[in-house]
Order: sequence, then structure tokens, then C-alpha cells
Amino acid sequence: MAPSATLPEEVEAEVEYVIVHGGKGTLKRPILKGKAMKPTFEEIPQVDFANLDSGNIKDREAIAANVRQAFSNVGFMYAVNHGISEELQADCHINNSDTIKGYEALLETKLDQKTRGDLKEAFSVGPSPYDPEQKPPPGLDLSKYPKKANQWPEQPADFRKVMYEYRSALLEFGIKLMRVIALALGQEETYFDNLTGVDFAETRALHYPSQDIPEDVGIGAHADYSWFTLVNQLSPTPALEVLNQNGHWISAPPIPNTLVVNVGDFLERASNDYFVSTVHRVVNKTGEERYSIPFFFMGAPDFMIQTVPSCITPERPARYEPINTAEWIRERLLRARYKHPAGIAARAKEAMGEA
Ligand SMILES: O=C(O)CCC(=O)C(=O)O
Ligand SMILES: [Fe+2]
Repeated sequence: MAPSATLPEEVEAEVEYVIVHGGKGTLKRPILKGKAMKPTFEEIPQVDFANLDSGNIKDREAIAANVRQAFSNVGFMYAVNHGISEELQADCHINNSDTIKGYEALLETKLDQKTRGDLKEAFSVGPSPYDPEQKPPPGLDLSKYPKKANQWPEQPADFRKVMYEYRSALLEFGIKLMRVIALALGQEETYFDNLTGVDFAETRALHYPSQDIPEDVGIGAHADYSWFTLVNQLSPTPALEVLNQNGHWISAPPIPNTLVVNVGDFLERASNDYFVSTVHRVVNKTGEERYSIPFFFMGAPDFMIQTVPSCITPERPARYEPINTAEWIRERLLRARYKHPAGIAARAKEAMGEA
């Protein structure tokens, strides 16, 4: 339609949307411009964790207050002074290996249905009590766990060792962060301690080639299925982008010695939407390779995700039913794995109305 001086601004402009398929179904966010724009974030805040191990609860509460602000307004933050050693981060760099390209090939997942798939490759390490490094509790009934959960390459020889050292360091930070989150939600620090019974995290070493075809993405727009995710951006290549309330993509460039921390769907649900599981994507148009290692803090598989009591008020009654962690993860994983036999079977079942 041709612009007309007499029509209101909203009618004149054709509204465009960002469309995202996430944990809550399809999100259609209008891209707002000019006067229609709402107050929302334009950058990712930084939170200092230097006092995380302080014996004084006031110090830990001060961190919790900053986390609360970041998680409720943005859903993302940079963790500064997180205590993970730089050497360990450098050891994990996939550049140290000329053989590891992971077992998830390029285009194996497709998070944005308009694309030919995600232009990334990955090596994932998930929960498995068969790996002694994960210190399964004595007497754990192993029959409930799949035997082939993790697959390890023979080369380079110390790949498994380094990945486990890194994973343990992140897990330690993650368990402390979960305590800060409990405080941030107005609970006792120990509120979520029973979530961490058996190992419950996934580490994914990612490689993104430069995306030279205009439609290509590294990872299509999505929200994470985790309590939170700790992303280590190993390359100086800016590519991670975060969707704000105006439908604008905000860059989260690498900042040395920080971890990007984002709220995942489980925390959003447990917090009754007070904390937002913000949609993000990776688009690497820099002409350079990019490497990153996200760490997904997922919770024990049999943990029931329920609304935290302090997040239920007369104005905001509980919005969600309790849900089993393993069931939710399986459902989400299979949706993205469009080439995996189990993913194909699940979608066929869904199409026939059986799922
Ligand atoms: O590589 C990144 O910076 C983020 C990766 C990511 O969003 C994911 O794996 O869920
Ligand atoms: Fe993500």
C-alpha cells in the first residue's frame, strides 16, 4: 500500500514478525519501530561473581539481586569473575585438535524451518552414570540409563579428560549459581539442592563455519531446554544474538573471561515467567570460524519441575502444571533432530495424533 498522510502510522507500515518455534510453541513477535517500540534491553548486563564463595550471606544476596534483575528483564547476563581457570578454557579449545569435528555433522539439526539446517557441528557430552568421571552414587540402578549415552573418540588422547575437567568446573559453578537463583526467587539457598542428585548436565563443543549464504544460520532462533546455560565463547567472533521485546536482535559479543548465562525454559516455567527464557540464535557472517562451548544445566531426569511458591501471587496464579524433566527434554530434542530415526518416528506419531 502506498504511504498516505491521513492513515495512522500502524496501518501505514506493513508489520513484520520474527517467528520462532520454541518450548512454548510458535512465538510470533512483531518487529516494532519508532514510537511503537516498548522499553526493553539493548545490551546484555554484566554480573560480578567475585563474592560467590563469601561466608557472608549479605554478599551472596547482593549477587542474587543482580541476577534477579538480569534474569527478569533480559534473561541473559555475562558472568564476570566466575572462577573457571583460563588454562582450562584454553585446553578445551577445539583448535587444539585437528581431528575432532564431533559426531554431530553440519545441518544435522534445523531450528529455523525456513533454513536448510543449522550450519554448525558439535561434540556433545551428556549425563551417563556409565562414565565413572560423573561419580554415580553408589548403588544407583544403572538399568534405567542408556548404555551408549556418550561416545568418545580415541584421538586426541586427552580429549575425554579435558572435557570432563571442564565439565566438572562448570558444574561446580552451576550448583553455586542455582543457590544464588534460589535466593533471587526469595527462597532458602538450598531450595533447589535436590535437583542435583545424579549428573544432569550437557556440554556441547561447537564449531561454526562462516555462514556465507544469506539464508544460513549457525543455530536457528530458539530458547534452551535447561535451567540455565553457561556459554563460553572461545573465539573472538561475534555471532550470538538475543531477541528483545521489540523483535530486534541484540548482539552478545564475546567478552574475554566471561561466561554468557541465559535462563532456560525450566527456570522460566518454575519462576512462573518472572525469569525469561529469552530467544537467541547464532549467525556468523564474519568470514571467520567460530568455536563455543555451551554447558546446559538440566537437572536430574526424574526431577519434577514445579512452580516455586514465592512466584505464585493472587495477581499471577501458577501458570503451569508440574512436568517431568526427562519427558520434556526428550520431546524437545526429538523435535529438532529431524534426521535422527527416533525424531522421524516421533513426528510420524504426532502427525497421526498419537503423541
Ligand atoms: O554458540 C553459542 O554462542 C550459543 C549456542 C546455543 O545457543 C545453544 O547451543 O543452545
Ligand atoms: Fe541456545
